[in-house]
Amino acid sequence: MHPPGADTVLVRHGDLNTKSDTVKRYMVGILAENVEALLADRSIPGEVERRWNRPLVHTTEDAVADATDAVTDAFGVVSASPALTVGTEKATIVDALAEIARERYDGGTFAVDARRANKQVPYDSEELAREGGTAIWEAVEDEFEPEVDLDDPDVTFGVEVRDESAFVYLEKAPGPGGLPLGAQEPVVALVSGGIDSPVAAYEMMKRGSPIVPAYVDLGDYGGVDHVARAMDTVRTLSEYAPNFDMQVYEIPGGEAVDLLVAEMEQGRMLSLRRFFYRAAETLAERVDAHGIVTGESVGQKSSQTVQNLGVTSRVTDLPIHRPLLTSDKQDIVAQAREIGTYTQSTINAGCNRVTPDRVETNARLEPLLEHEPDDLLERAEEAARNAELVEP
Ligand SMILES: Nc1ncnc2c1ncn2[C@@H]1O[C@H](COP(=O)(O)OP(=O)(O)OP(=O)(O)O)[C@@H](O)[C@H]1O
Repeated sequence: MHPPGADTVLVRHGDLNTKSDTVKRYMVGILAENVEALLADRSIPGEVERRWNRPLVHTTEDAVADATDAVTDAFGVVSASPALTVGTEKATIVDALAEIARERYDGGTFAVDARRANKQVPYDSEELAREGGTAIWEAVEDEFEPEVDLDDPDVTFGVEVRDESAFVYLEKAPGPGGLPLGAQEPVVALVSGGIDSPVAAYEMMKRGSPIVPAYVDLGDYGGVDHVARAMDTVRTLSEYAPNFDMQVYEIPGGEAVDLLVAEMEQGRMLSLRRFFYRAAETLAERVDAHGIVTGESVGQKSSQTVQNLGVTSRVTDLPIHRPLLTSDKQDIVAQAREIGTYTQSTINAGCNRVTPDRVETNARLEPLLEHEPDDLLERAEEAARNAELVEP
């Protein structure tokens, strides 16, 4: 809900406040660019003003709700508020609060949350909140009995007084938090057609790392549905990052999978993971990325026991980031739904079909290497060199 006449979006960031002024200015610049790109991609009118340490979006009242949604999709944003802009005089702000109350407050409890970024004004936050609260009360008391609740109000009237203007708002829409995308170097994201890997990729994006998506084509064991699901999820992720290239590297892995199925029983799934990681490392060198991200989580599958993760991870020198390492499946599913990458489909494709009858849960490296095809890793490197870019 926004105040009548609201044509500005306040953008709040969190982790940037822990940075030095120089780093903060740089990162706020990236944040502003990303917000501009999100607005443009969704054809929402809006200009980003970077003058303050926290950016503002100037838009129209008709577009202010969509602009707020776009802002809260930007990584690094903690919350955003569609706000009415008024002068910084106390009487002006108090009048605005009364007017907004008449239009938007129709029952329940309320509170005023007033803050001053500009300490030069001749009143303090408490005084403003108190006088604003009285004005709100008087504005509605003929209609219903208002009630103040400072701890858990139904309606919060927010006021932020800055240098030249004050902003009045009724809503703090939550954003993802984290850091602006591009504040970190890129990583290769291994995305399968599953639920977990897109969520893991999103988590890295949330900490500022652009992703280079990579999908390993499993040949007959993958199938069109599997590829389509992976591409769909990358397309969804790219909507959070319209100013970043999110084409997918499709790594040909069909022959390697056939070989593993023909030659290996015990440890087959682990060697397949080693193939993935080595291919991802080679691709990372090719595209100048600095890590690998996967959707693995401890104990979720037999290949994801701590022993097996320990053994398979040793195939690369690059770090393998696993943001979901300690997450429960139901939380991952909930997050996938929230970010829009959840897929209802439970088709039996991909790694599930490569799984042998007896799975290894307690692997050791030496016996695994004895059984693994000698040229598996060379095949992985070659496959990554031959990977082609496809539009998701
Ligand atoms: N075909 C593939 N292409 C690229 N990466 C893959 C592929 N299959 C699996 N991965 C990567 O390896 C990780 C572990 O794979 P695993 O088979 O255990 O998971 P999954 O159920 O297929 O997929 P997800 O983890 O996304 O639900 C995945 O999280 C993903 O990062």
